[in-house]
Amino acid sequence: MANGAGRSGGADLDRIWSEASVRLRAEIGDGPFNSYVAPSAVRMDSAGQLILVTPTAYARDWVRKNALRRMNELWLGLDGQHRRLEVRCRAEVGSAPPATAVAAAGGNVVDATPRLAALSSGVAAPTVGPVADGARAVRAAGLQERLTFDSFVEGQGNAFALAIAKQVATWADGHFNPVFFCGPYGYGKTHLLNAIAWEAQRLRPEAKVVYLTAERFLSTFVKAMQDRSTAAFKDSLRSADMLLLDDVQFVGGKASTQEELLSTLTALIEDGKRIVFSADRAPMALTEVEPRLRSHLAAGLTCPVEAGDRELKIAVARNRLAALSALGVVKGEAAPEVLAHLVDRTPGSMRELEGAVNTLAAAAGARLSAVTLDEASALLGAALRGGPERRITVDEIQKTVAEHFSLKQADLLSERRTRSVARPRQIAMYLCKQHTTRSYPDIGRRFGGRDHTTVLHGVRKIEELMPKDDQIARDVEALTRKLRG
Ligand SMILES: Nc1ncnc2c1ncn2[C@@H]1O[C@H](COP(=O)(O)OP(=O)(O)OP(=O)(O)O)[C@@H](O)[C@H]1O
Repeated sequence: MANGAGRSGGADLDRIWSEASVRLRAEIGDGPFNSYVAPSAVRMDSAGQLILVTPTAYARDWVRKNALRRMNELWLGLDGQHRRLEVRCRAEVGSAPPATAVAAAGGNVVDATPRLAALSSGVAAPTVGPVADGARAVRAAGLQERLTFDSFVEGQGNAFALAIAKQVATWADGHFNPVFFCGPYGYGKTHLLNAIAWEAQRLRPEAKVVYLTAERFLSTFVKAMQDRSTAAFKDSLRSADMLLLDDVQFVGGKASTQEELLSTLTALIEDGKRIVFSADRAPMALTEVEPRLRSHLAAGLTCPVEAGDRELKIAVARNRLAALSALGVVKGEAAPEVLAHLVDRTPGSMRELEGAVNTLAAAAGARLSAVTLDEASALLGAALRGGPERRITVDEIQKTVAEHFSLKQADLLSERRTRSVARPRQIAMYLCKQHTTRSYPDIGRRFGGRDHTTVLHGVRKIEELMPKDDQIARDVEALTRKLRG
């Protein structure tokens, strides 16, 4: 199967390697062979030296320690020229894919054609079909086709993250590895990771781009341990040219998985491979994650994806409706006041906003441009609450907010001005404005007889802080969910 990079004697090398491989496989077993030897290739360098090129440094070390001596014995027995094999990893011999031939025993050729890989349930999928079957490969990867740079709307809070994501996707030589995107849930981290994977694969079709969620990483690793196939699992990750791991906070607390992730991370970094993470917090705030792993996660560039402001949300809603229009779900555009209302009635993340947009689209269909504000209001009021609009009271909001912040309802009505009380009070005022029809003076009266300007200030403060402060955005989202039941 192997040749000497097109030099004379290639057929001979093929024969020798083929025979040596069959024997080696029988001696070391299918698991280690498939993980470390099969994805490697034999090359001859310009000085005539034979080199076994492994995909990763980890595989190189494994081969050196466990198989090289035996490989050389087998090789010497088959090769009349008394040549010896050396082992190197791909990064050491240049970034080009190892020679034209890939080693495999028993005619089981490992495909070196372009692929977008992912871990399927059970054992990792080291290869997923040839180029012609790209669509299948893409689906197998768990990436969503619509999550690309084209469909990502740039705005305040995500411009930096978007610029970095685009840079990562070009495989540009940068100094930051890993790149870590963090921010509140539902504001585009998964979207950016998907977009990077698509673009990186488009630009380097021969590269192995692996995208998976931390949950998938965890479940696949656990299953691999049960099936005693951890070597294949490790190798399929360590042979990645780019690894994108989404929602890494989910590895928190699971010691063996964290250990595995740490060694994967260090092996890939050592090999100069690209790594991209996302999580709902910055690496150093992932307190459930083991400190050593945490500091590795933080070692590259941490890039916030902040909660979107109103303008960005309106642009995302408009964009989504345009996409639905292109699919024939709706006709025309929504009136600006309808879009603004949609956004104002959906204080959660972009995910909730997309739900509201879908509701509007499904109800309006071909009449989208004709939908009035009143109509949209009635429609969304019922849909967002799953039936006739449920009335949320000021009292209910105060109780829910107080409980969320471990305060007493009376604290919110009191004169206390310390931040730990004043901020929850402002959040409660903001929620009253969002979920009730009460006026500013009315809300003020219900908060211990405060002036309407105090309420106005409080509401504005929260509106201003939400896009900047992850914690506040999360609190408001959690409270909104609780209030809606
Ligand atoms: N700037 C944006 N432009 C277009 N769509 C966006 C943008 N931000 C978020 N979205 C959309 O909002 C939805 C939620 O975003 P996404 O799943 O990427 O959030 P997330 O930050 O990864 O959340 P989680 O932490 O829960 O995984 C997706 O459908 C995504 O396409």
